[in-house]
Amino acid sequence: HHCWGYGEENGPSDWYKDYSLANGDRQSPIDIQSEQTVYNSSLKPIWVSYDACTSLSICNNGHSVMVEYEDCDDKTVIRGGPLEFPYRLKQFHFHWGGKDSRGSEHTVNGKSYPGELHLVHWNAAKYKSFDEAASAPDGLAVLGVFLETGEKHSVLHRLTDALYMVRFKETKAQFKDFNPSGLLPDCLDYWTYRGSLTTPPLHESVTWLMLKEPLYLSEKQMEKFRTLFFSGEEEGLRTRMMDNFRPPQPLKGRTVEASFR
Ligand SMILES: NS(=O)(=O)c1ccc(C(=O)O)c(S(=O)(=O)NCCc2ccccc2)c1
Ligand SMILES: [Zn+2]
Repeated sequence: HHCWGYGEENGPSDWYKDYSLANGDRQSPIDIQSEQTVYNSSLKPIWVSYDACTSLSICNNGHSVMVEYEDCDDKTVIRGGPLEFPYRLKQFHFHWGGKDSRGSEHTVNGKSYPGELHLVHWNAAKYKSFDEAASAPDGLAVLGVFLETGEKHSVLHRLTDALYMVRFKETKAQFKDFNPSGLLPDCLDYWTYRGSLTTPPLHESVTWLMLKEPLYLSEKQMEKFRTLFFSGEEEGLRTRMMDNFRPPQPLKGRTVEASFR
């Protein structure tokens, strides 16, 4: 069973063969055409409560690098915005390119960023488990932040300095006391729309919250993401982890709302 990936044979244009949702009506990512977005004055601000978070580990799952959180209670949640419930942080991960001209999943007026951060949350108020929420139409909320090269990011530095511990697929290391609110820009203006996971199984269960302001990191920090491998340590062919992004999908009549004018 050849697993999905981002290569020539198993990449985003092949996913529909195993995952029929790939051609669904609310797929992600999308190109955000800012002139077509609708300002909604009744959208509340996003409220992030991560201070009591318990990060557990950092891991390379062969598709991305992610940091996982303890999600057994409501100590690490996102509220507000278009959300009717608090959503619990489960993990965050990244998508990036082989060079700075590509790497993000969402694009803005056709512009790609060098990468994108996704903080994945689930609706524990309504669903008993992440797995159940992950296939429910209002089950997940992903807060997305574009990565842009610039000054070194001091909070992200602890993560980029830990990447050497998870170079290969299925490697994991302890990563405690990491509060991801330090990765968020000052301005939490966002676009929001109803979409999906951007990796198989592509469940159409995500309320997307894309921040307008990027996270700035240095070129050296960007390069550290590109030292990771898709493959396991024992595998002969070592393929560097990069270009692990799905391209924009058809909007199919959806409206993208803006929290700002
Ligand atoms: N780009 S994205 O935010 O859509 C996303 C990417 C990867 C993953 C993941 O699990 O690796 C996830 S996940 O943590 O939501 N898991 C989705 C796969 C899954 C579905 C149901 C149960 C367990 C895992 C989300
Ligand atoms: Zn993602």
